[in-house]
Amino acid sequence: MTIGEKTTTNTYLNYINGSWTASSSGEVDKSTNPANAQEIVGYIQKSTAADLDRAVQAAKEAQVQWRKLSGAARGDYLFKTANILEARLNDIAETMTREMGKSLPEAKGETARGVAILRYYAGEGMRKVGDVIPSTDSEALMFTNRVPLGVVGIISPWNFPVAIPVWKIAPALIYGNAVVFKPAQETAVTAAKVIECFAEAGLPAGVLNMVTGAGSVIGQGIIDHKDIKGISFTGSDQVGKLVAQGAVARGAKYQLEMGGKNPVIVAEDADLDLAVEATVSGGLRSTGQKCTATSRVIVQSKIYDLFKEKLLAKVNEIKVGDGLNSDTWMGPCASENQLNTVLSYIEKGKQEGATLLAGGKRITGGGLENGFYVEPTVFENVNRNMVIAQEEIFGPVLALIKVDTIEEALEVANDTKYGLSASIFTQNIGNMLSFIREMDAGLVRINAESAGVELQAPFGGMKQSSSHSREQGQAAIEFYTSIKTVFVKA
Ligand SMILES: NC(=O)C1=CN([C@@H]2O[C@H](COP(=O)(O)OP(=O)(O)OC[C@H]3O[C@@H](n4cnc5c(N)ncnc54)[C@H](OP(=O)(O)O)[C@@H]3O)[C@@H](O)[C@H]2O)C=CC1
Ligand SMILES: O=C(O)CCC(=O)C(=O)O
Repeated sequence: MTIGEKTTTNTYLNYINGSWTASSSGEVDKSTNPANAQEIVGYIQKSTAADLDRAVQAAKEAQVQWRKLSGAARGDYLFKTANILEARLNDIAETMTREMGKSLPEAKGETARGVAILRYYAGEGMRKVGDVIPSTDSEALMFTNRVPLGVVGIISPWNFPVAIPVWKIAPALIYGNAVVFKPAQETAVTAAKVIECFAEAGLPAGVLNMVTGAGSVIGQGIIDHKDIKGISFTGSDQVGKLVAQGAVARGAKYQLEMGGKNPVIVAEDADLDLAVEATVSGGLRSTGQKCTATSRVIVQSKIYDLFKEKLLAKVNEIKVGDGLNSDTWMGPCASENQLNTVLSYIEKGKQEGATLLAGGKRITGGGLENGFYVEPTVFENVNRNMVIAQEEIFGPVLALIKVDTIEEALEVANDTKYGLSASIFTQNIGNMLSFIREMDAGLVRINAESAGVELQAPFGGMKQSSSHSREQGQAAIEFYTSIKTVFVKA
């Protein structure tokens, strides 16, 4: 530890077979605050393949009894976990803000969403799992049932440290699977606090295990482990491809949620104030670090100048700072790496000839020198082939693209490898219908921002944004179970 680092920290352990356990490596990583890199939020285990193996063995053994419980009994554990998470909401949200930087109201909202997700899937334990299908044999009964996969591996990113783990773990458990969870190392303290809620709810030992450590060791270990029958992953498209290739190679099921390059189309008949509000919120909340964040703003030429003027006025009002401060609207990037990635995309935009209208620089003044802050940034004169119009930046950067018609807007909107979410602002029913029909995205939103996922609805992308599967809502059953078709004759 270097002089000047705060030392008010705890060490967080792995959770394996119902016990909090140190890694066999004897090593820890530190998790620091991106608002002030000198502040250590906690120490987390730097685990080994042997730790992972113990967790998988514990999960495999525990799953045998867990799957035999009724759905209602499994649901009771999730209801209890929800109540505990709700009671600890303020502490967990504050930890999230300190660990990855999003503003405290956003962190509280996300933690409350975690509570709601747990309650939703707790109820799912009482809902139907199959259908009766008429057999061609009039004396037989034919129906479908659902069976769990077995042990599932969950690999999550740092940008939603509560909601994403919970929306993967809760359905995995309710449908009778046991879980080995590897959170992003960046937000492993928040993850440990979430797992404490499950532990305190009395979940049987081994049903849920958490192993922290490097993606290249624990994440790759999950990909390769023969006893892990399904892998759910959210993160970069590079790692997502590794998950897919590794899973296919050994016949495991997999599910991927990866990037987005989400457009908002602003039609000439749009309510411009609403469109500006949604572009700012959709693009810059959470410092642009959402896979559903708006990054391309495609505006019809007739209202382009007025929209731009209103947008810049709003962007220039944004207060950037430590997410724990009540007047902060936008926190820092989640890490130094993330900051550097964002700054390099901004440089690339300038080199390629886009015009910088706002922001563009790291912020180091006003007490922010120890954090990873970047100005909210807006480019114009962006051509659809530029890198900043094609690649996911995962930062507070908006690219304005001027078009003449809605047809052209849709063509530009679809012109990336991604297809996660998309919005249009218009009053015209014809525009709305064209957008719903022609926009290649898993989530299309009319007169609402591109970010805004509801836990009871299917979520996932088209093209290279996902593995073409869906998470959340009742769609989760498709990944976490296999269908068994049953034919019975007396
Ligand atoms: N779709 C989304 O929601 C997200 C997209 N991203 C995109 O990805 C970019 C990079 O972010 P980054 O955090 O590096 O994303 P990663 O894809 O590297 O991380 C996501 C998760 O995968 C783990 N991981 C890393 N390497 C491997 C591996 N070889 N095998 C298995 N698991 C692995 C990570 O572990 P570890 O803790 O060691 O990093 C983490 O738990 C961002 O800039 C953004 O563009 C990032 C996060 C979320
Ligand atoms: O917008 C949301 O709420 C979810 C976004 C998401 O899944 C992600 O950023 O990884």
